[in-house]
Amino acid sequence: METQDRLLFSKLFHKHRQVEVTLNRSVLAWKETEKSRKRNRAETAHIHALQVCEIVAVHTKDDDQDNKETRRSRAEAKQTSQLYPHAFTVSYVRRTRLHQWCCSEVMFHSANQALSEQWITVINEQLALLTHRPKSLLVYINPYGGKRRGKRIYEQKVAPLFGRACISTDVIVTERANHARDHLKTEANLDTYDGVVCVGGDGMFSEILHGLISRTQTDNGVDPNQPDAELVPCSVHIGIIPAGSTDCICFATVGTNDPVTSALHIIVGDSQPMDVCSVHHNDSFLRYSVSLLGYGFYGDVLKDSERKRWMGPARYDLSGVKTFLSHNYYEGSISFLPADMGDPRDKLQCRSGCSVCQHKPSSKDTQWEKKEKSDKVGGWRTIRGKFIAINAASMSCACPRSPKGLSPSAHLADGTTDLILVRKCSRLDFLTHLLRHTNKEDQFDHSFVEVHRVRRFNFQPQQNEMHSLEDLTETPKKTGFRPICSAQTNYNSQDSHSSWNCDGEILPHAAIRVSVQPQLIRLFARGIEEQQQCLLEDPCTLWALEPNTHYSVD
Ligand SMILES: CCCCCCCCCCCCC/C=C/[C@@H](O)[C@H](COP(=O)(O)O)NC(=O)CCCCCCCCCCCCCCC
Ligand SMILES: Nc1ncnc2c1ncn2[C@@H]1O[C@H](COP(=O)(O)OP(=O)(O)O)[C@@H](O)[C@H]1O
Ligand SMILES: [Ca+2]
Repeated sequence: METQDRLLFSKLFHKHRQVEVTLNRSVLAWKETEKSRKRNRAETAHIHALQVCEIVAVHTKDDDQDNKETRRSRAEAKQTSQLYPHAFTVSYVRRTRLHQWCCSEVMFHSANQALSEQWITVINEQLALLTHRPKSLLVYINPYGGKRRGKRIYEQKVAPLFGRACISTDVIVTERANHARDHLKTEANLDTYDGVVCVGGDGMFSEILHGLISRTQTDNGVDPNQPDAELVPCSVHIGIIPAGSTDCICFATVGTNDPVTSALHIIVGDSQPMDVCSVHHNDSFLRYSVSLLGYGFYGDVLKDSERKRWMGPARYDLSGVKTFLSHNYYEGSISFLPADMGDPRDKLQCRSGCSVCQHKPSSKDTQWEKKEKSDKVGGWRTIRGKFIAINAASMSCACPRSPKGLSPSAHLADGTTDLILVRKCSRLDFLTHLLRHTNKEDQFDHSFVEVHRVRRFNFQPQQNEMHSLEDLTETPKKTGFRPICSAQTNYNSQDSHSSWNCDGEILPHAAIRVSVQPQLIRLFARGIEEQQQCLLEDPCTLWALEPNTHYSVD
């Protein structure tokens, strides 16, 4: 980048020091002037730079900012304000902890009002070129999700940021379950919004997902009951402000579950395509899933936890321990169509700009579809057995409980889901497997676990079977756990199967057909960033740097 690409270059004041400030189409940068450096006896000029695409807004001076400073610098601030009374503030994204963003501000002073206004105008012109940024959002808040803090989180942490970024919002605080889904399905005027924001957990996200997908299919005349129907992708982006119990969809697409970080990803208009599984029972549509479809262990945990909703997020730990102690397994048959690419154990994690997810397979041109047509059964495999858990992870399912997730190498938008089969094994073996979700060891490296990357699968439960593992051992062991769980393990005939946990909702049928719909939705997210993102260009090139001068860059 040559200096002639500059849009603006001025000497302004920042923190009572004279700085050279420069702006081109992608970077805003500033450094102390020679004069100011000599006065401060600074050896090295430090260049600060931020990307234009990560500027939240620019405003005329924010008076509050001066008040935060110390007494000594308050005097200096007063002097600067008097000498250089015209100021503007740039709010921008700053990376704090790993994957966590905050909104920072930098203020520049000038003696010249026209110059200060010119800076505001030119920065605003550059921001207006970022047309993918949302201007209008429809926000749904679940006031009862997680620790019931959704409303407060939105009002205190998110709304002020949307306000600063001049995003207009219509906010609906839900009054009942499925309020948001039904509103999206039939009432919402989606043409007036650039995105829908969900304040809540994975269950609330699921409502938004169902509302948007079914609205899109209705508008395009697609019948979602046809298991082979090619669904039409949703044009409206979804933003997630985490305020739930697991927040796995937010965590796995952003890298953290922090409301401010998510609000900033919405403001800068990030876009992350995502696969959606459609789930059918025979020829009737049941639900969509983007994270976990879990039968056996995670289905039982969820079913038990629903009765403990009053406990908040801790319900999953209690139900998790209880389900673990029950140690049930389920018999069934699972058939699946393996994907022709990637492997759940290849350790290639899906990260921001993931090359695996770049290519969107369409049902017309994919190898697997051709293969399936030329050889009807060719690609399909069937496995029968006794399973403690059958999990389909369409994304890593990373969450605070398991920061690497159920399938650490699953991809967000590759058109596949990772099918994890945990066969009947001892309690100790299963505990070791579970524990490996929380440490660096490979949770698939067990003889009783197998994992396949698939595009479709069907599950058929064995009729009448549900056992506690001890029931079938040759010499039944009495463990201290049995009495604790006996009340809950006394299943009636209806409970001889487990249930499917579909993104935190219980499915009404155990026999299901699942098909991955590639990149059906888009989130305001960018995937997990590999490391502190570097500037696209070296800000030193913004100045014609003199020889024998030392510079350091942010
Ligand atoms: C021994 C410690 C083992 C920790 C293993 C943790 C694995 C966690 C993987 C979680 C995957 C989550 C996938 C997402 C599911 C959500 O869609 C869904 C809905 O979320 P929402 O309430 O926010 O709407 N959430 C869930 O279904 C919750 C699943 C949580 C499972 C927690 C399981 C804890 C197991 C503890 C076993 C302890 C054994 C101790 C023996 C002494
Ligand atoms: N106003 C409401 N009253 C009761 N339930 C609601 C309301 N709004 C949404 N829900 C439902 O609450 C459930 C849990 O929501 P969620 O935000 O995912 O919280 P959590 O992560 O704690 O489960 C979802 O199934 C959703 O449909
Ligand atoms: Ca996937």
